[in-house]
Amino acid sequence: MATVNHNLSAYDKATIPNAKDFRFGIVVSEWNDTITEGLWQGAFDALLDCGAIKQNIVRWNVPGAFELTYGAARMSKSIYADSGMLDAIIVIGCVIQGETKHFDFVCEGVTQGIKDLNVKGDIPVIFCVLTDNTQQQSIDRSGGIHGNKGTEAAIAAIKMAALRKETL
Ligand SMILES: Nc1c(NC[C@H](O)[C@H](O)[C@H](O)CO)[nH]c(=O)[nH]c1=O
Ligand SMILES: CC(=O)[C@@H](O)COP(=O)(O)O
Repeated sequence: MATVNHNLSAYDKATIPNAKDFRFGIVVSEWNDTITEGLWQGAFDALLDCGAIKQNIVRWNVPGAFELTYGAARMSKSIYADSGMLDAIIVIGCVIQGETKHFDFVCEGVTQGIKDLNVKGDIPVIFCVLTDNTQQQSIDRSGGIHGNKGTEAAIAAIKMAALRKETL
């Protein structure tokens, strides 16, 4: 189902575990920050709406989407992880097609990097990275007509944190 047929901000709290006992890390890319700040707000608001405690949400910034993998990897090994505190990580980025093939390599790099963290690591890393053809598509998906992918990512993070807890 394409995003145009599914609002990214739609969720039913009755189907989502309460997030009050979970701790979340969020790594935010500074590239296209007008978009990534919108994604951050969507994720932050949804986590709180589903019971997360503000003090249990830690945010780090990185320069661009390509650095999200390193940021998430370091965060998973950070002081928050030493005491087994992090339950899920969300990486937030926005990659918009330019004139060259660089878009392809950035998107592939961050996709494969986050996939590898999920395969090799113990903490679920949620992929909240827009890979759009135009800025308007990014606007539409970060709080615009198609909702907010940050909201979608927050719900995924809660569900994956619950799955991890159930399978420890
Ligand atoms: N063009 C975009 C980039 N490019 C920068 C890379 O992500 C990376 O920071 C650089 O190559 C240095 O390693 N990043 C985005 O997040 N979005 C873009 O549209
Ligand atoms: C995704 C990118 O790196 C891209 O926005 C850079 O633009 P360009 O391909 O015109 O150099």
